[in-house]
Amino acid sequence: MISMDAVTKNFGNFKALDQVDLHVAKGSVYGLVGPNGAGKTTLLKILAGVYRPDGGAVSVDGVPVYENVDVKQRMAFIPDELHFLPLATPKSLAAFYGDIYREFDWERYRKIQGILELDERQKVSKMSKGMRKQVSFWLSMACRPDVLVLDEPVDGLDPVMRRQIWSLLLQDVAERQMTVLVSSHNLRELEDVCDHVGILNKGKMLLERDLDEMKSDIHKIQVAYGPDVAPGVLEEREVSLDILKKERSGSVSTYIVRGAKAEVEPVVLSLSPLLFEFIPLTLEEIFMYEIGGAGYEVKNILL
Ligand SMILES: Nc1ncnc2c1ncn2[C@@H]1O[C@H](COP(=O)(O)OP(=O)(O)OP(=O)(O)O)[C@@H](O)[C@H]1O
Repeated sequence: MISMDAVTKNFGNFKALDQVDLHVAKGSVYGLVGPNGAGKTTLLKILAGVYRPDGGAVSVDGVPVYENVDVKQRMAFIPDELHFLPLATPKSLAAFYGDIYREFDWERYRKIQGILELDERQKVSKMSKGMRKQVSFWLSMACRPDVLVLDEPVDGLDPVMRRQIWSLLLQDVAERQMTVLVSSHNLRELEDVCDHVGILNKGKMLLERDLDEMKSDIHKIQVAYGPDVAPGVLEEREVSLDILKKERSGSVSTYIVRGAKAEVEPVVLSLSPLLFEFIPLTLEEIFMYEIGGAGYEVKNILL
């Protein structure tokens, strides 16, 4: 559905994006994560057609995005920083979008109004940050886009509203296969809603994976061996494991290991541990490790 191939973007001599590939399947919720300055906003702005890439190809359903009105009819973009004209109200904006977007749905506009409880005649410039964010979701969802691009979407929303908004979005994903590309630092939240994740670091895509697959490839394990296991033997066996981090507290060792569960388990079990437990890793922990491996300074945050 969304395809970015070898996309490059320079700001003067600075390469903000360097040969980035990104692929999002129809009906998928794809989380784009990465440290500050990684290039996430730049990438989303290129997809939304705000920036023109210096190299590479960006398409939706095989059709190039840049300055293509037909493709943009099917897309909505909620940027990190929102800008509204001083006199704009939700109602005047809805009339504006209703003229531009062929699929604008007034019934949905009314329905979402009932959920958000905002006054459609109030000037958006006089609303709070969170209320302005709500307005942008309200209007975007009423446009019934096939592709929704979100940059830090729930920043400024209270916890109840976050749930409400995500539930509205996921309803559209389930019912009409809307595709969502979302950039966020809130990995806890992304973990609940995304099926795919891309990690961007210093303008390069570090990895793009199915979230479940990603989780099945890296594990945290806790192990304690009996006194009859000679330390030398243990070290020998550990060589066959791809251990990313090791920490010991008393007789219990905690390891972060890369590899499938079926590969890790027999190695550890062969030493008849007294304690052996797989502990699920969160997306946040995986992010720390993948980024850590790429040279980002992360010190002992994990264990
Ligand atoms: N208009 C611009 N002119 C010059 N440099 C820019 C411009 N926009 C972004 N950059 C630079 O490109 C890099 C990537 O910025 P970008 O905003 O895409 O990062 P980001 O991943 O969204 O970061 P954050 O998580 O902090 O929002 C940064 O080094 C930034 O300074």
